[in-house]
Amino acid sequence: MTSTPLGLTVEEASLAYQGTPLFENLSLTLSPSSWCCLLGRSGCGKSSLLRLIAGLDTSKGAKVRLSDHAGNALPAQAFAWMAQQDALFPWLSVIENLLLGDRLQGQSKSSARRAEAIALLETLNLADKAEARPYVLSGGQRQRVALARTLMRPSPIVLMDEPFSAVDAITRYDLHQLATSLLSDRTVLMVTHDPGEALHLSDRILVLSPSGRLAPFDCGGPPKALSLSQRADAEQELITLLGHQ
Ligand SMILES: Nc1ncnc2c1ncn2[C@@H]1O[C@H](COP(=O)(O)OP(=O)(O)OP(=O)(O)O)[C@@H](O)[C@H]1O
Repeated sequence: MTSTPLGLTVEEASLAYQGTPLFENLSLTLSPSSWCCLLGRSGCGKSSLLRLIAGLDTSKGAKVRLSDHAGNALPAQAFAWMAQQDALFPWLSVIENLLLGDRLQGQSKSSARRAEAIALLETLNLADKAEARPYVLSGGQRQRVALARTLMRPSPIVLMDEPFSAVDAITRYDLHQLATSLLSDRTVLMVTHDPGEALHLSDRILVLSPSGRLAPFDCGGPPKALSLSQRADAEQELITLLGHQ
């Protein structure tokens, strides 16, 4: 269940901790159903920017203006969130974790939503784990459940903070394939440390510098459309760029 694709415009994003600015007046625009990765050196403020957009930072030094591609204000329900830690509730089964968002929003139990959750678990090869508690799952399986829970939200905009960094390389590759197909109608803004991952998944890459500047990384077209050799060159360029920041 998804709603109409929406773009995202972020304007005047500013954040200060204890009076010291982390970034000021940043802006970015994402077109509907596109995937943008945000890269930058450790500590430059990537997660903070994502949390600000998600409405998770309401501190005194936090300011941002958000709208969709048509200039309309975006309600909180427009955003879904997925992070590095799966944050599954250990006392709930997998399927209960998937349906928790409905319960928290006061929706009564629905067999249609349960069927939707089961179908999603089947797609993610987890149908036999529906009644299991998260602790019996592997890290990769838990991250797939976290992806399923994100997908259960009909939110058109998905904010992801290093969602695949805690799993091994093969599981990460599988998650990339699944996420690419299952999120194809969503607008995704994803923080990653991994230039290769960013080039593999993105329509666009943005780089946040330690001085708080946000700039597009230009590799001559959508990164995910590059050939393997072009991608290898672009990856080297990105690593060099990040290394000099
Ligand atoms: N709630 C907070 N209060 C005070 N300082 C904070 C808070 N959250 C983050 N910071 C500081 O803001 C800076 C940016 O943190 P942030 O987590 O956004 O960086 P990042 O680019 O995502 O880093 P990494 O790549 O290592 O995850 C860091 O110096 C961090 O210590």
